[in-house]
Amino acid sequence: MKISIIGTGYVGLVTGICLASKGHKVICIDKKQEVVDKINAMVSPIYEPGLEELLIKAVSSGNLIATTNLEHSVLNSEVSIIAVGTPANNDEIDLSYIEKSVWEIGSVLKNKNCYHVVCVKSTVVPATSDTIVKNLLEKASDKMIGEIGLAMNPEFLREGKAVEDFMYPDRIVIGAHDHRSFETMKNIYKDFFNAPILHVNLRTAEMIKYTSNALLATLISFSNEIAALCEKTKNIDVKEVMEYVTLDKRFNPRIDKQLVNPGMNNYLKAGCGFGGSCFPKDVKALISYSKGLGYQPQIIDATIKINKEQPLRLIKRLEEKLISLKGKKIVILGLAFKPDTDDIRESPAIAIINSLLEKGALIHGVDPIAIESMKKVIPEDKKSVSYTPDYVTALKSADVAILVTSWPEFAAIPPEAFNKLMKTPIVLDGRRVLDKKAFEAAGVVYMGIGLA
Ligand SMILES: NC(=O)C1=CN([C@@H]2O[C@H](COP(=O)(O)OP(=O)(O)OC[C@H]3O[C@@H](n4cnc5c(N)ncnc54)[C@H](O)[C@@H]3O)[C@@H](O)[C@H]2O)C=CC1
Ligand SMILES: O=C(O)[C@H]1O[C@H](OP(=O)(O)OP(=O)(O)OC[C@H]2O[C@@H](n3ccc(=O)[nH]c3=O)[C@H](O)[C@@H]2O)[C@H](O)[C@@H](O)[C@@H]1O
Repeated sequence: MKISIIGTGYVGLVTGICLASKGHKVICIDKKQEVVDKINAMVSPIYEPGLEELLIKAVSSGNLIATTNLEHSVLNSEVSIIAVGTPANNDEIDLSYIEKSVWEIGSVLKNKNCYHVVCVKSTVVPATSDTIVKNLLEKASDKMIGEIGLAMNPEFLREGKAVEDFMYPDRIVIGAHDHRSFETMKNIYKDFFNAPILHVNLRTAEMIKYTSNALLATLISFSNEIAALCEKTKNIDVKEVMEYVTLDKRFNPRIDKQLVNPGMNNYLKAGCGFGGSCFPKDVKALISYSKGLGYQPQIIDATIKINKEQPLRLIKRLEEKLISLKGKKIVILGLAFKPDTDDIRESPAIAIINSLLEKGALIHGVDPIAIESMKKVIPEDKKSVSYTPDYVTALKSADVAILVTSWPEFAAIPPEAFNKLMKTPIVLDGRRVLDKKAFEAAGVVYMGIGLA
């Protein structure tokens, strides 16, 4: 099929490249010329494992091109998939990029006789597609929805695993205004074997996306609450508790098929809190949507509250140990909001660093790829903040090391290195990826989330 993708960020680019690799003819549209130029030069504008290899194949095979020219693309495709950003504006969803794209597509379709489906892939609050999007499209095109197709196809991929998640989805949700829109969208996914294609109405598709993110975020905050209890009770380890609780196949049906390492792939891992461009923004947007309907949410409100407090609880524990953090050299192992990405949006590292700086600590941040992103938010300054990709340099004569992101390279640092390099070898494991026994055997003071 011929497909236009409007907005070539994380979601749009991955969608475009993966659909091109399945044999579709894809045109990626972005308003940023530099993004378009990079794609056409076969250089991925974002870091995502496996993406650039697929991009090279897609562009060289002629299945993918990028452009800033929306009119030409829409006229040469059967479907337009909108994947522009839906950022938070005072915790409410900002739909201005969606509205602009819909208006532009609708205007191109005016006076044209071809059937074209407009599909929203961006995360939008329920009833956006069948009210705002529908009305704008009808007004701009001077046609009724039905003559033009309308669909909502939420995306569930994770950053750092985007290609794998897109290529092997658990389910494909297609909210459709009518049968013809659904059949057209279904055709796009005909070669995605094994994934059920679920046909729902437009607003149900939107609600499935928010519910999915809110539930996953709530699981994380729930685990962090249990972690807080474990820290206050000697000899209970949250990691053990969560792993063994989730052996129950009611939490993880795949255990039946032995597909995953039980307990390791769920969202019940306690840590420094969730970050990223989506969980915080989407849960807040759902809260705001809910309040707008006159319902005061309680569980998801608590999800955000716990998440805000979680990084600060780490600092409190350090203060209990060291009394004062003033002048202490503290190494932050991991700046990205999770491994395999250079994305630091809403990373717990930001809250941790800012709080430590307020208390007069000296920060040495370590990350394999996210340093440049972090410098834009918390710049280096000779006195109190510096960054390096090399943990050896950072750990030299440090007072404390806090593991914030579970990059595999940090888990691979030998415990002896902490003892040898640091002034006082105190390690706070914010992701529970280090081996407590091995650290203690090496003479390191080990502290872990969810462990007294
Ligand atoms: N990042 C993620 O892992 C996931 C994001 N989502 C949702 O997908 C949507 C997109 O998110 P990201 O890809 O992360 O955003 P992003 O910010 O990385 O990319 C958006 C792109 O759209 C472009 N754009 C904006 N307006 C445009 C217009 N009128 N014409 C052409 N291009 C335009 C921007 O230049 C930018 O490159 C959001 O609603 C997000 O919540 C959903 C699942 C996963
Ligand atoms: O809508 C979105 O944008 C996406 O949001 C999340 O994906 P993402 O933010 O890329 O990353 P996750 O792997 O889900 O991690 C989010 C945060 O939760 C934290 N986390 C995750 C899992 C866990 O058990 N514990 C935990 O603290 C991570 O460290 C990270 O900070 C969802 O997992 C995707 O399904 C969804 O499509």
